[in-house]
Amino acid sequence: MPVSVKICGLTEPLSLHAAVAGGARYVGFVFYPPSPRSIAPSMAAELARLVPTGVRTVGLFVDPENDFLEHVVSQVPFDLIQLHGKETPRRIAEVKAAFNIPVMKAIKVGGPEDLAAALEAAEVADRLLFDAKPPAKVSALPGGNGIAFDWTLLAGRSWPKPWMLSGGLKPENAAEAVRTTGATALDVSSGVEDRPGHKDPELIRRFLDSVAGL
Ligand SMILES: O=C(O)c1ccccc1NCC(=O)[C@H](O)[C@H](O)COP(=O)(O)O
Repeated sequence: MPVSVKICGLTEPLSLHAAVAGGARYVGFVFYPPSPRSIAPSMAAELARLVPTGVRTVGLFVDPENDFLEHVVSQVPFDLIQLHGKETPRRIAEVKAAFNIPVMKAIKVGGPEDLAAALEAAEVADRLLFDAKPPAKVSALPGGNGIAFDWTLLAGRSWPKPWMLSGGLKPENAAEAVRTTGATALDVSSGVEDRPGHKDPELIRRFLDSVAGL
């Protein structure tokens, strides 16, 4: 099965074009003000207009209130909402019911003990996203930190919902990540940036090329 790629944290047309031209199947926009990739809903709406049919738009939120979701969702058409905070299964179900948009829940993995949360989330979420647990320091973002977890934790496992692998992926390790985990979908952000929050079209192209033949 060909590997689908999500390029997350897009903020400008040039990198969006690079993602689409290179074959990305998902493009993600971050609505989390502390992030260097955070984007205004109006700008995300402009970018979403450039996304062709067949490429899915993803809105990334961290423990969002319904009012904030409403504010963004009323401006930007999403195929998927990504919840990247501490949302419980109950909250995931609430978001799905309130906005009628499929939800992908991020599972933060530091060790084997963290994988039980995936099974709980899968009871309500439409998709799972395995990401590295953020570092303990206070300033760390809940995701998009460019760090990988032990991929062998996912080797040979299966999950009740479609899933993506993320965390510290880059052009140099994406193929190995696929071989180790069996992932059929990858999500990358900082691994295709030349500085925090700024996507590099050439790195996007190289990332997509690195998994194109798998
Ligand atoms: O990207 C951010 O700034 C961010 C902020 C808050 C929560 C999640 C965030 N990013 C998540 C992602 O972009 C990806 O889903 C994933 O974590 C990959 O990140 P990276 O390791 O940088 O490739």
